[in-house]
Amino acid sequence: MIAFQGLSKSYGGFDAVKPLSLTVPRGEVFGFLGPNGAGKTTTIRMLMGILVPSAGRVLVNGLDCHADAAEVKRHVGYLPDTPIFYDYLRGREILQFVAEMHGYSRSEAAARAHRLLRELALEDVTEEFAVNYSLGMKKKLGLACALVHDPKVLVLDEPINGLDPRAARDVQERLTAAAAQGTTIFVSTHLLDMAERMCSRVGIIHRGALVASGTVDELRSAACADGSLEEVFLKITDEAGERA
Ligand SMILES: Nc1ncnc2c1ncn2[C@@H]1O[C@H](COP(=O)(O)OP(=O)(O)OP(=O)(O)O)[C@@H](O)[C@H]1O
Repeated sequence: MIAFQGLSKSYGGFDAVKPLSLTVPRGEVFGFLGPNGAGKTTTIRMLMGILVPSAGRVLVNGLDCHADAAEVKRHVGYLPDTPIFYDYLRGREILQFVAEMHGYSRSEAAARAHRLLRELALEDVTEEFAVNYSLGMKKKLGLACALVHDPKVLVLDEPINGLDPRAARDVQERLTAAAAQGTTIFVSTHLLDMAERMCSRVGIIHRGALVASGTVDELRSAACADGSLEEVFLKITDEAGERA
């Protein structure tokens, strides 16, 4: 479970994330949507213990993401927007290294790496250096790194950006299967059709403030919009912009 409790971040006088309170229960896929610069990555970085909150806190399974950052990493798999790897390691070596860092024996780490590389259709490039990977391959390798320790919580920043349609579908199916087994998923995305397909609930952040949250149907009714999540999103963010 993820619990945001009045979490905020300011830079000087600028509120990048205004006090955010939100609970994402176990097994839920929560879509975090918002225009460019809305505060999604800042929120995720606080969730991952990379940024220190200005106020409030965020808990993962009861652990404080800032105070207990190391322990939180045992529970969480994180895919950054732009995954960065040791370029001169091969895909297989990177994944194996991450698995060993999580405490698995060399043989167990190798088995996990092998299984995930196959599942994510990277088996043909396991022995290539990550520096030569395409953006989509890097994203999939990053996702494999996030999944390698079977985390109870996944935090994903734009997981299918840069993936071709087949890869995007494979990744969505992999994530839906993880959620069905009880994994909690917090996913930031611009891809509203993906959010509509995958997420049990979504939240819309605009200029640092959570301006709406609920199921897509609930947001549709609240926004008095009949159409797609895209229309709901545009209506809610337009209205929030007019109020600001
Ligand atoms: N270190 C910083 N100092 C000052 N302002 C910052 C800093 N980091 C982020 N911001 C500002 O905070 C706001 C939120 O940025 P953030 O990267 O969280 O947005 P985002 O929703 O992830 O956007 P995008 O969808 O474009 O990636 C932006 O206005 C950004 O310019």
